[in-house]
Amino acid sequence: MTLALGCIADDYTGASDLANTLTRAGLRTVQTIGVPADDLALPEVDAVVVSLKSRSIEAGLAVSRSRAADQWLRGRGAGHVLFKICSTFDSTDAGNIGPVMDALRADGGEGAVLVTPAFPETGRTVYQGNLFVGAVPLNESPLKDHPLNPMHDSNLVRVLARQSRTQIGLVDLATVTRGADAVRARLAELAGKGIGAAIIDAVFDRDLETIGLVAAEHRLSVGASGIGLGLARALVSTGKVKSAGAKGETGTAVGGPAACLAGSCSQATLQQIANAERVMPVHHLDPDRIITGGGEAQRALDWARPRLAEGPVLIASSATPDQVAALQARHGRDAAGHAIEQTMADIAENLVKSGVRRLIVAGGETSGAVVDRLKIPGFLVGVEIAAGVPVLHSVGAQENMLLALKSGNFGGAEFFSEALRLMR
Ligand SMILES: Nc1ncnc2c1ncn2[C@@H]1O[C@H](COP(=O)(O)OP(=O)(O)OP(=O)(O)O)[C@@H](O)[C@H]1O
Ligand SMILES: O=C(O)[C@@H](O)C(=O)CO
Repeated sequence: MTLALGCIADDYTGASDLANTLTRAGLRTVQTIGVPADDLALPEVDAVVVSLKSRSIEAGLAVSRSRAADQWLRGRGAGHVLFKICSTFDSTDAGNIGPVMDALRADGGEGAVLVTPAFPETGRTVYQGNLFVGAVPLNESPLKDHPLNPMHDSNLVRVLARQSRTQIGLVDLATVTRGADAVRARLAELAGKGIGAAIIDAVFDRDLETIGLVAAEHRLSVGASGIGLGLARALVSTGKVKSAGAKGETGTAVGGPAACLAGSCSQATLQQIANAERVMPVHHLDPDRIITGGGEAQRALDWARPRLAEGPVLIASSATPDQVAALQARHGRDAAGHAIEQTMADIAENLVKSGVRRLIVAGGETSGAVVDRLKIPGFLVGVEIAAGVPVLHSVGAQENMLLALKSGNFGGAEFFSEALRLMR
């Protein structure tokens, strides 16, 4: 297998978002959980998305895991590697976007790296280096209240400069609009000045197509699904990949009980849970009892098991920004996040033991904890539930399962019902 494109994603929902985009753009794609073991039988594909859980861990660890993934991908022929980050640039001044980018850039001998989290289909656009989430700048969006990495600055040139050892430049929209040659010239100018990375503006998919053409000539890029779209279209339009059509995996029906787990506290997920209450039983975990060891997983399982035969259930830890802040003040941010993630993983593991084969998880960190616990080595992309959220078919796992890993902010108000309708 010689890969046309290698990808390293810093969380599992982001990886499935990217795998979905690449599949829809005609690339045969597999999502792996971590660097695949040598004995994992992978289908013949154009792109591999290696999913890491490296967004919110210590920067040194994120760097070493990303380098190992990069080496594996390059060893399978990937001339270009995309480091997939969140479309809302989730990170802190300690990292991990800057440190990982610096390390991969040094390993690959790249001049200036193109960086953009733009993903217009989901309302993420970048103008003059400022990230907009829908109609508002990042620092006015709900991301200002994110439980792990509140985003208080929408100027990504500044944000990335605080995390990176290199200087950060800007390729503005006027340049992108002039086309690929103008972008090439600007990038060469920045590299000539010793600037190692540039935020590049993008508002429409056509901007990402221009960016993809230039990025594909380099060894490394950094961004969200939008630049993935640009790269995939460039690989197809330049004949490097023969389009497989936009077909995903269809697979056979899995059936059996279904469950939803929500650990995301995003505004979108809170609304989706509120709407789900009208159509399925919902159990709200008590986060304080989780952290103080009050048997919350067992209580949730006792609640869920008798209901599973009648239809899907939803179990949520999600809370409003005020409640999250109060809990973190009592127990510490990392301790609270970790304890809740592990409780979600305990619940998922036991639900699967009780026969659940269709599982929807909301939240990137939450999905990481759940998928790790279930020891699923990889996924093929099925139908699209919402922008950035596909149905995933497990590969190489003991049990044939369908999952949907929903990024916190993605999906419409009826997301859980829509996902269940498509996961047969
Ligand atoms: N009630 C709560 N109070 C505090 N923290 C919580 C609560 N419920 C969940 N959490 C933690 O908040 C974090 C949510 O992160 P997660 O990545 O799962 O969701 P997200 O950030 O909305 O999704 P994404 O990364 O896909 O955008 C997790 O660490 C989770 O354990
Ligand atoms: O890019 C996004 O917004 C998502 O794929 C994601 O990474 C959220 O965790």
